[in-house]
Amino acid sequence: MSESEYDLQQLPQSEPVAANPEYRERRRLAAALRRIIDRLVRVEAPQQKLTQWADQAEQWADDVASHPRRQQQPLLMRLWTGKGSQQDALDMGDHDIMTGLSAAMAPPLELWLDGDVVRGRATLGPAWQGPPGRVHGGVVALMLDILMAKCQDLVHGLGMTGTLNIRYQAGTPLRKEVLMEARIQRIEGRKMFVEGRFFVDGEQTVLAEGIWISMQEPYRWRDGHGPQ
Ligand SMILES: CCCCCCCC/C=C\CCCCCCCC(=O)SCCNC(=O)CCNC(=O)[C@H](O)C(C)(C)COP(=O)(O)OP(=O)(O)OC[C@H]1O[C@@H](n2cnc3c(N)ncnc32)[C@H](O)[C@@H]1OP(=O)(O)O
Repeated sequence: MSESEYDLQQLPQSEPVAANPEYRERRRLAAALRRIIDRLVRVEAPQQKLTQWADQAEQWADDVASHPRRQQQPLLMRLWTGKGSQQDALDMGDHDIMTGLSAAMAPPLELWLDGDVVRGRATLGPAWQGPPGRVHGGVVALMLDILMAKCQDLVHGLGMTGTLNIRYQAGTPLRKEVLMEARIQRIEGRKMFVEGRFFVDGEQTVLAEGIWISMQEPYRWRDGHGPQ
């Protein structure tokens, strides 16, 4: 892929694009905010300190809000037609809710391809809590959705989640590394059937099955992937 032409359908899903100088600063900013979000949960600090932080945060929020937001539609069109720039790819991918390095609320979740398997890892802090000490079930669903959608890197065709069934087999603990994997079970026309699993300390905590529906073309394995 050339420096100036990024194509949404060729870009690895939910994997960071090399940062330009602007995005190096955005990532630094997001990393600092991530620490704040994590540490604020039940932080023990004098009320005076909380007042000071709140005043600073309000001022800062007003300052940020005084700047316009880049429009998404034009950059999405450029990426969709294979004419995106590195800046476009960063503007789109770096704010992903779970994997975006410039998204302050992203854990971040790290995803990569290993042959025909999508693998992932993440460690979540107390801001993501559901049952005490455990990751919220809705957050587990969100992580699964992004993990399993990445199976689309193995095929031609791109679409949205149609169905996601989850069996929560054990609590997924906070502050521990969660390892994830997803595989394509089969393809039927515009439907891709995917399985996803989470593991913590070698124990499986989650089993999921989902169906993705391609927007246009039927799904088909890319060269070098799938049953040979
Ligand atoms: C200006 C241009 C810019 C373009 C930019 C493109 C951007 C990139 C796009 C994409 C990338 C990924 C984006 C990230 C997303 C992140 C993850 C999410 O949060 S996804 C959000 C949650 N999911 C939804 O909101 C889906 C809501 N549902 C729908 O929109 C429709 O129901 C849809 C598209 C899923 C299917 O509608 P139909 O009209 O296209 O398909 P029909 O003809 O009804 O069905 C086709 C086959 O699929 C089955 N099917 C349909 N819906 C199903 C479902 N929900 N579950 C299982 N199977 C389903 C049917 O039974 C049929 O199967 P048979 O051919 O008969 O065997």
